[in-house]
Formats: sequence, C-alpha cells, structure tokens
Amino acid sequence: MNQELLTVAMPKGRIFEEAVELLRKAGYDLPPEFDDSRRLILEVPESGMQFILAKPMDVPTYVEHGVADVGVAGKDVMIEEERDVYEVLDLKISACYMAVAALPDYSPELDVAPKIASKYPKLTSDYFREQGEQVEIIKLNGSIELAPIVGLADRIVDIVSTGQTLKENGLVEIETMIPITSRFIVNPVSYRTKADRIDDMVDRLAEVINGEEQA
Ligand SMILES: Nc1ncnc2c1ncn2[C@@H]1O[C@H](COP(=O)(O)OP(=O)(O)OP(=O)(O)O)[C@@H](O)[C@H]1O
Ligand SMILES: O=P(O)(O)OC[C@H]1O[C@H](OP(=O)(O)OP(=O)(O)O)[C@H](O)[C@@H]1O
Repeated sequence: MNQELLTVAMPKGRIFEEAVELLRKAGYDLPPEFDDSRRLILEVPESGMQFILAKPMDVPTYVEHGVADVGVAGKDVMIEEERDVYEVLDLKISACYMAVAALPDYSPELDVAPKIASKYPKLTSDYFREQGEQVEIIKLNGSIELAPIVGLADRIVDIVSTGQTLKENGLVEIETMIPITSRFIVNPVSYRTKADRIDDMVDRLAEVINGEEQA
C-alpha cells in the first residue's frame, strides 16, 4: 500500500460517470482523461491521489487486499462478495433494485423444483434460504432475462432499473428484493493509517449528497 498516495478503486462501466461527477462536485479536480480514456490507472498528483479502474464486481477485492485504500461499489456487489471492508457512506448514485422475475404465466407455488438464474448466486441462495424455499441456482454472467424464455430457468434474480429489459423480453417482476445504490468503502487498515485524508473525503462527499437531498 502506497503511504503517499490515496488509491481509489473505481468501477468501470455505468457507475463510473456518476461517481466522477460526484467527486468533482466534492471538489476533486479530475482531469478530462477521466471522461475519455482506456487507461486503468489515472493519477491526480496535485491531490495526491490515484484511481484504479476495475470491473464493478472486483472493486471490494482491491480494497480488501489493500491495493486500494477506498473504493466505490454497488450494494449488490457488497452483498454478493462479502469482503472484509468498511462500508462508510451511501453515495446515493446508480440507484436500481434487485427483483425476482419470471414469465407471466409462471406460478411459483406450482413449481416443485424451481431453477433460478442469476449473476448473483450467493445473494440469491441467501434470499431463498431465508424464504424457506429450496431452489437450484444457475449462475450466469449476463443476459439473465434470456434464461426463462429459452427454458434454462424458471425465475431470475437480477437488477431492475427502468424495467425496460424485463418488458421487452416479456417477463414480469414477481418480488421486489433489495434497493441498490453505490457505496463508499474503505480498507480497515487504511482507515487507521490514512484517517485524516479518508475522513476528509467522506465529509466532502457527504456534504454534496446531503445538499442534493435537501435541494
Ligand atoms: N440497470 C442496471 N443494471 C445493472 N447494474 C446497474 C444498473 N443500474 C445501476 N447498476 C449498478 O451498476 C453496477 C454494474 O455496472 P455495469 O453494468 O457497468 O457492470 P457489470 O454488468 O458488472 O459489467 P459488465 O456488463 O461489463 O459485465 C451494479 O453493481 C449496480 O450497482
Ligand atoms: O431495468 P433496465 O433499465 O432495463 O436495466 C436492467 C438490465 O440492465 C442490466 O443488464 P446489463 O445492461 O448490464 O447487461 P447484462 O445482461 O450483460 O448484465 C441488468 O442485468 C438488467 O438486464
């Protein structure tokens, strides 16, 4: 772990743009290469920071191992990955929710051996265990909505945002599970060794988030 720099693990993809916008509002002067670059390490020497760009599901892994001091991760990823990191702030960006969905004519109560497709096997398994329902989980890496249509699974557990993907594929939501937003996460050792800088970052982000909530 670099003692000089504060290393921030950022999720590539749909969260990235919103997270960059939030950081800029919090006073971090992130250069234009944050808007248009294929580089996976972006440095901001004036702020004593570097940003590493990881797959969203991998951000807590970088933070747990201490190669990043802090990071941004979806609540979905936090639940699925169960990494040893502190979740210190709800950034209230990239809002969506997890839901169970199926074809419209599907009746869960008539299904004796349900198969559930998801990109989130652990979250899905915990959820159905808590519900007291025995299910078989089929782990997929994307295009989850395809599974019930082609007969690979009876139900899916996936993220819903606008609902367009469910609708266009003829599926209906049968249970709403968990609301999801992105979280600011911290490595436990960094929280001690770089406490001042991390507290300052959390305060600055919290100020923007609270301000936007009141607006
Ligand atoms: N409509 C949405 N679908 C999926 N994730 C969303 C949505 N809206 C917000 N999110 C958040 O974005 C994160 C996923 O980001 P993204 O879709 O860029 O990556 P990914 O699907 O994991 O990666 P890839 O598509 O490259 O496999 C989720 O962890 C979730 O917190
Ligand atoms: O409710 P909506 O606004 O339609 O968004 C939800 C969809 O977006 C995500 O898929 P993504 O685009 O990441 O593609 P994927 O199938 O490769 O995961 C998610 O897995 C849903 O399929």
